[in-house]
Amino acid sequence: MTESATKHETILTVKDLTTSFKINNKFYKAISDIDMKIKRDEILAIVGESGCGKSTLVNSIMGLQDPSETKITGEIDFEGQDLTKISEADYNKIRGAKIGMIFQDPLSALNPLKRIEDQIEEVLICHTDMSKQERRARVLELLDQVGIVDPKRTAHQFPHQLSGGMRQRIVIAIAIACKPDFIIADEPTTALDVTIQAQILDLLKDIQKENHSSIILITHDLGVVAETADYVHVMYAGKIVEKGNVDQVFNNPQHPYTRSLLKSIPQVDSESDELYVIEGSVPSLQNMPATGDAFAPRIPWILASDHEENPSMHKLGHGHEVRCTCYQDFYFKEESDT
Ligand SMILES: Nc1ncnc2c1ncn2[C@@H]1O[C@H](COP(=O)(O)OP(=O)(O)OP(=O)(O)O)[C@@H](O)[C@H]1O
Repeated sequence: MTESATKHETILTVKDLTTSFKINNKFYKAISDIDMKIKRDEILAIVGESGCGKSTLVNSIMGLQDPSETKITGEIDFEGQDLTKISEADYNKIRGAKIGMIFQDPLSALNPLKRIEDQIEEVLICHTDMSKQERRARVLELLDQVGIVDPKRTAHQFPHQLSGGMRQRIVIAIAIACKPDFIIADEPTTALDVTIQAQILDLLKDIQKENHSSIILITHDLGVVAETADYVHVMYAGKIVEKGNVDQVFNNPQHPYTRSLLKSIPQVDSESDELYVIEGSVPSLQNMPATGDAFAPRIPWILASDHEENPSMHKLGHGHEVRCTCYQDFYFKEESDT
């Protein structure tokens, strides 16, 4: 852990963040009103269905969007530095060194033409002053840390010679090579089969504990959240609609979207074979309502007057927050028939 991290209990603070994309010469908001904090030693999961803005949020934090096509307003304070104001050169010093990234598809994250050891060493060359010998030793240490059984052999191999699970372990080794305080994992297990998924999630949790780092974990899988995270932010149509710890969000969900998401998970002990389906879909950027609750069209049986015109976050105590007053009046449609 770096000295700056020990001084700042909070690693990252995002304030009133909005990211808009240029489509046909007009900017449309993909995410807005984003306020969040992540503290040292925490795993924060961001969850929501496809198109909710999860990747846009983390790509904005990492400065990965094309500035000519993207407009970002608000603050992203990382260890005392506002990332929305720094140059690309300064971002390059942070990415890989202080913030590690793990992407969904390990195959496209790795260079097919380079040996594993060279790919891991590259990040050490960029961000440390280690000697060649020290770097080679660190590569083997990292491969061992991420659970590669024969580090020496794997170090000399190319990505195509490895299984999907092993490739994701290599991507994780690259992300943690410089012991970053903060790791962003964007759907890290989506491309893997179920047993390997569990191993990779266990590995992430072990790394977080060992390195005392903070992790933002992006996923659409609530099972992954329950298994791995300490805190959860639920996103819908570019906004955080509910935040809290895992217990609050899973055992006392409030926002209609969170409740619908949880209801749509298959239950092993359920008597019914039918899965709950959230009718409708996330609005596209061009169809995002300027005011009102973006989830309202998907729960049309709830009165318009139960929604706020400009839905704001409501504090429910102990860090649990929910957007819009409609949570107070929400019920599932079939509950009205019983
Ligand atoms: N570069 C871009 N230009 C225009 N629209 C974009 C761009 N990137 C994302 N979007 C749009 O922004 C919205 C949010 O997309 P985003 O990829 O952040 O969602 P997501 O929740 O990460 O979805 P997924 O789980 O499918 O990755 C979507 O409507 C998407 O089409």
